[in-house]
Amino acid sequence: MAVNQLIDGEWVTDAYESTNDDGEFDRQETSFRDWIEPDPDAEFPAEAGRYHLYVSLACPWAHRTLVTRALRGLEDVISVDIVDPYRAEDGWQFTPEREGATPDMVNGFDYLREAYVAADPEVTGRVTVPVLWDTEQDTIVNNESAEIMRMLDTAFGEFANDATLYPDGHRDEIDETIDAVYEPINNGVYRAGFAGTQDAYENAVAELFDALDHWEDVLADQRYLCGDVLTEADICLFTTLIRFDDVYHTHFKCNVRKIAEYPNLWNYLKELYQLPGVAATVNMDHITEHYYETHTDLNPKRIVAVGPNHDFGAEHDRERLAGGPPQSVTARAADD
Ligand SMILES: N[C@@H](CCC(=O)N[C@@H](CS)C(=O)NCC(=O)O)C(=O)O
Repeated sequence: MAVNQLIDGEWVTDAYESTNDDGEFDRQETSFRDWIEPDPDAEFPAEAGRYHLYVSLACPWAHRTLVTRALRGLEDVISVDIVDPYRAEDGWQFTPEREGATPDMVNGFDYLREAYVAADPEVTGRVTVPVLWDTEQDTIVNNESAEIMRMLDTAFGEFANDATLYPDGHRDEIDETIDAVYEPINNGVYRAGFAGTQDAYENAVAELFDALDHWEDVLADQRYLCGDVLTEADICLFTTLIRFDDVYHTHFKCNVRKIAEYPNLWNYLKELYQLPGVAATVNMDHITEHYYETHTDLNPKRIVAVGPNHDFGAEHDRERLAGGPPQSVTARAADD
């Protein structure tokens, strides 16, 4: 599949092939990697009302940042704009007339790539979401979802609630789990979907379902991935699981099993979906339309699959296990 990207600040369609010579999907590194710090003298100090997220509601990586923002109660501290779920030849676009999408309220751009060029007129790389934008210095702080998630979770101390998702004493395990879930699951669905050969596809699918089987076992007697506390690792798994049966199972041919056929993963998914603030970050129309309509090489007629219409709000059984979400997350339920 040919990929569009910026080269030296110019938009180039058909910039390169997304698979290597063995037909394996190659994901490009992201280019902006600065950090917000809880220090007023830092280059990017944590402040309320200063930073802005550009996201797609379709994207599992961007979704990590929205869930973190919701669970840490940062909705009034960090603003968000939402691109059109359909990514055409010109890349992510702002089309406020589209339901669930917004204009670019910070810069008034029509295309997300304009933010990349504004941040670096010579930029080379893909124009991806999420983007964390600094309205003070008019630049991109970071466009790597795991790092944005970590910054929202750890740098905004006084502006956030106290529901830390990277608690002391669990940090190594959280980092290891995020890594363990990334290659076979978060990226694995893409490696299956975008594989250019039968072997590359089958290897990706085998690794994906081995990993899902593993976490299904872990979640049999443990409430979350890292024990009885909710962490960033759960957010990383959640945003792939919520898309799985509607999109990855069919569109990316990850069809050995559905998540709803794994009792523990399914109940875990429902619990996370039902945490206060999380359901509002899930837009299944944007998710399905994006994937089925944008990847025309996988789905040339762009027909959007309709099933399976899961009820993520249905009862779950996770309360049988020790632990639970942090109190400041559940406390919000009483307020809402
Ligand atoms: N490593 C990045 C990946 C982000 C990413 O690939 N986002 C996709 C949407 S799901 C995107 O914007 N793709 C546009 C493109 O590749 O042109 C992250 O985790 O933030």
